[in-house]
Amino acid sequence: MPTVLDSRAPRSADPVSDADRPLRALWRRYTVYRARLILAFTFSVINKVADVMPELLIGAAVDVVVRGDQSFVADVLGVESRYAQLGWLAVINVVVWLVESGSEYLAEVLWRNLAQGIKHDLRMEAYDHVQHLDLSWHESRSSGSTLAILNDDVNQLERFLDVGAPAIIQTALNVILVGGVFAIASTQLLVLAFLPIPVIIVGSLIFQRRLEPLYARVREAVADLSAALSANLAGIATIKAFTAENHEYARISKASLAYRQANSNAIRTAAAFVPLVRVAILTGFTCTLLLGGWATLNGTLEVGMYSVLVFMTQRLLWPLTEVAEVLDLYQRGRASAARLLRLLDEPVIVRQGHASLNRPVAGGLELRGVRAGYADGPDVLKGIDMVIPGGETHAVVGSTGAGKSTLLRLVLRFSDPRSGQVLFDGRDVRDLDWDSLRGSMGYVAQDVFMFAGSIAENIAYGRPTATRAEIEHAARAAAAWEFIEALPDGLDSWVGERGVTLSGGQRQRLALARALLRQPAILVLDEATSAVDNETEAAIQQSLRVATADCTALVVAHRLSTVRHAHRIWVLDAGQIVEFGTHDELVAANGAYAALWRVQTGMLATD
Ligand SMILES: Nc1ncnc2c1ncn2[C@@H]1O[C@H](COP(=O)(O)OP(=O)(O)OP(=O)(O)O)[C@@H](O)[C@H]1O
Repeated sequence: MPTVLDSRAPRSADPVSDADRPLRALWRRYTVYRARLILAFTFSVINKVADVMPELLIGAAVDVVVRGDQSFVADVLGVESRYAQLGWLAVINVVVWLVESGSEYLAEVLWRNLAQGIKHDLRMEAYDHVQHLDLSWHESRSSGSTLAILNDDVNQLERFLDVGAPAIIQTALNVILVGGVFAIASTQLLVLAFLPIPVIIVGSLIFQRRLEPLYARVREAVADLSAALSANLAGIATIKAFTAENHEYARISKASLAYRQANSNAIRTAAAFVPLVRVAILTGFTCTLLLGGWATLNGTLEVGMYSVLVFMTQRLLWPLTEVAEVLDLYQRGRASAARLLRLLDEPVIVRQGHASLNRPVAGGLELRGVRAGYADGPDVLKGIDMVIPGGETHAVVGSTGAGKSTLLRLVLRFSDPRSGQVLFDGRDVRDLDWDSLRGSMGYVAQDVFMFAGSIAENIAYGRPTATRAEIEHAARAAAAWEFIEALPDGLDSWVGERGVTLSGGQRQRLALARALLRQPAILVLDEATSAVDNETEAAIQQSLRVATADCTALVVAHRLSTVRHAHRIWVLDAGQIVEFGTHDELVAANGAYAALWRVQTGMLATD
């Protein structure tokens, strides 16, 4: 169930520090996973302890063979026979093996499920937030860059949790456990074997600092590439029509090369780390081999312990070669988490109110002194006053760019006015909850969008519980039934991606049916019939008059014949109402509308 984010308090009191310490912020955010995280950590610890045991057992076995009844095993178990001691070691070995295998399995399952769980939750939380963000937010950025966060960044974070986090824990435990064994054996060897570690850690920190901006650049580059790709796929028809394939190929190639370059910069730095670690390991291993050997020959170190230490140095230092890879994952995971958190911290500006409308909704609309615009731009609407009584059909006409769609956006509350008020049944729309406001409206946008699904599902999108009869009724009212019936699968024909191809006019009629099926109190039509022919338009008008008999309709149309029968027509020019009245009144007034009407009827006459 999606959460109603827009009724929540802002998500982060301190977004900057969240993005600065993204992994810590995730720990604070996902408290439900803490217990599982601790459990996974515990099994990783058990696994690591069991993992270093074989080296100790080898040492103990060598000790048994060399020292017989004086061995460490004889001391602890009180068994004198070498055969019996080795037998005990074999039993312990099997138990250790079982513990190691079991804990490895459990740790792996827990870490992986944790990664999958957090990935799912984070993606859904981010998606839920994105779909509540204002329309203007969506319009101001490419869908490709948002997609890159919802897909790539979430996957990157999963990889870090899946592989990186357990590896960090294992490496840290290695150092602690092996350090413990060395500390018991010989302080001198402990110092020598651990000498390379500070070098490796300091080196890692330097590399980390260098890698951070490089990975940030990689993320930016992949977002740019993804944005360019999705924009091009959406605009493929235009690319073809303008034979811009080569130009676009070059553009995508440039973005792809920038991504490749950013990656190879990061790889070059990350790869230089391993040779550095190797030199450090060589030093530590050589010291233990040589000095430990001399100590054994001098009799200050037992043979068994010597063999333990030689194996242990390997175990201690070699996994550190993976530090670079783990850091790599850590850096990428961190950059991704920061981007996700930044997205989650994007504020929802247009939040729903808390008031509900009294039912039945009368459908009255009023705009009082409304000024509105986009971002920092000038006012697009410059003081609009309109009254639309419930049940009436009103039209807004005017030249292109006059502000008609902007006015509809305010009614649907896709954005809020800079000043003035939009009232719905006497209530400021800012006070109403979405259910009262948008739930009472049926909207057909200029660009009709069809979801992948059947025609029936698309019509019933706003009322999924509608019966087939109701869907058919709405389709008839939108003059869509005839073409639906002619399709091989009728209402069950598939539309959207890889579905039947519908003409612009057919899509508009389906969108109209979708809006009518909601039985809205207010029907908002933005050029809803611009793509149909005159005959279909007339049929739609006929049906609409019946369908909207009980509801308010607010219609934007360029073709004036569409709105001829409206109770009132508002003429908008450069963001201001310059005339209003019925069709006949406006024609008689011989103003802007009459001029427009003459042009259009003249054009029609010459058709
Ligand atoms: N998302 C947006 N961001 C910034 N400016 C916008 C945005 N949408 C519209 N505008 C600007 O607002 C003005 C009014 O646009 P609007 O779409 O409301 O006009 P319209 O009357 O509906 O035009 P048309 O008849 O062509 O659909 C135009 O100058 C347009 O450039």
